[in-house]
Formats: sequence, structure tokens, C-alpha cells
Amino acid sequence: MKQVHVAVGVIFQNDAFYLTKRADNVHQGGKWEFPGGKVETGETVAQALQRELQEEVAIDVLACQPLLIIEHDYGDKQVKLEVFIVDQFQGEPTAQEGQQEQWFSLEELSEIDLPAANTAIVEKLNQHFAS
Ligand SMILES: Nc1nc2c([nH]c(=O)n2[C@H]2C[C@H](O)[C@@H](COP(=O)(O)OP(=O)(O)OP(=O)(O)O)O2)c(=O)[nH]1
Ligand SMILES: [Mg+2]
Repeated sequence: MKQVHVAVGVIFQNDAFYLTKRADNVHQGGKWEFPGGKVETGETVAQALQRELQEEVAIDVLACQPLLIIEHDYGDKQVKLEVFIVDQFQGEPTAQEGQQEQWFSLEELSEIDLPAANTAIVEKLNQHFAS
């Protein structure tokens, strides 16, 4: 099965993380996600991140730091998530596609329904932001 390459942005501001809810009718529907999407042909992952965050939540990424790369097999789909922390951006993230949106604390990220691949992201964030 072909692997889908995805750019994912962990939007972080004032000790909180901005997530949107995936529509019910799509892959991993109804779960909270970090905004992002597929890297298109001819695009770098950084360009994909910039484009997807503009399309989905209308922010301009000013800087991003790589956090981790996750390869996960959902059975019906194989994904490679390249995850970046986005803590410098212009604009206020706002869901552009009618998605539910919410800012969560680090503690809350462990309690909400996320795609299985995201367990590794939350673990890494716990290490990264441990105080
Ligand atoms: N954006 C995002 N995708 C995730 C996360 N965790 C996770 O397993 N995924 C998976 C779900 C999807 O199979 C894939 C993302 O692809 P997508 O369907 O949202 O791609 P896209 O935004 O380009 O959407 P589209 O053009 O197909 O409508 O990655 C996450 O935290 N954020
Ligand atoms: Mg998407």
C-alpha cells in the first residue's frame, strides 16, 4: 500500500495547543487532529505545512521546528506524519472548513480522542514541554 505523506502543525501559544476536529465522513473522522494535510507533488514538507495551515486555519507560519516523524499503518491507510511545532505565526487560527476548534492544555491532550498515530506526538510533547 502506498504511504501518504502528511505535514502536521502543532500550533502552540500561551501554554495551549490548537486542534480541530476531523469531519465524521473522512479517514479517522470525528477525532481531534493537529491541522495539516498531504504533501503534494513538487512541494517540500515545509511548503505543504505553510499551505495547509493557511487553507485550514488561516495562519501564516513564520517559523517551525521539527518535532518528530511517525510512520503508522491504520490497516486501511499507511501514513507518514512529519510533525512540526509552530509557535511563530501571523493571524489567529480560525477553522476555515467548518471544523470544530479548541485550544487544549498539555494535560487535556491525553484525555481527548485522537488518531492512534498521535499517541507518539503527545508523548513527545510531554517530554518537550515537561516543566
Ligand atoms: N492533519 C492531521 N492528519 C493526521 C493526524 N493524525 C493522523 O493520523 N492523521 C492522518 C489522517 C489522514 O489519514 C492523514 C491526513 O490527511 P488528510 O486527509 O487530512 O489530508 P488533507 O488535509 O490534504 O485533506 P484532503 O485534501 O484529502 O481533503 O493523516 C493529525 O494529527 N493531523
Ligand atoms: Mg487535513
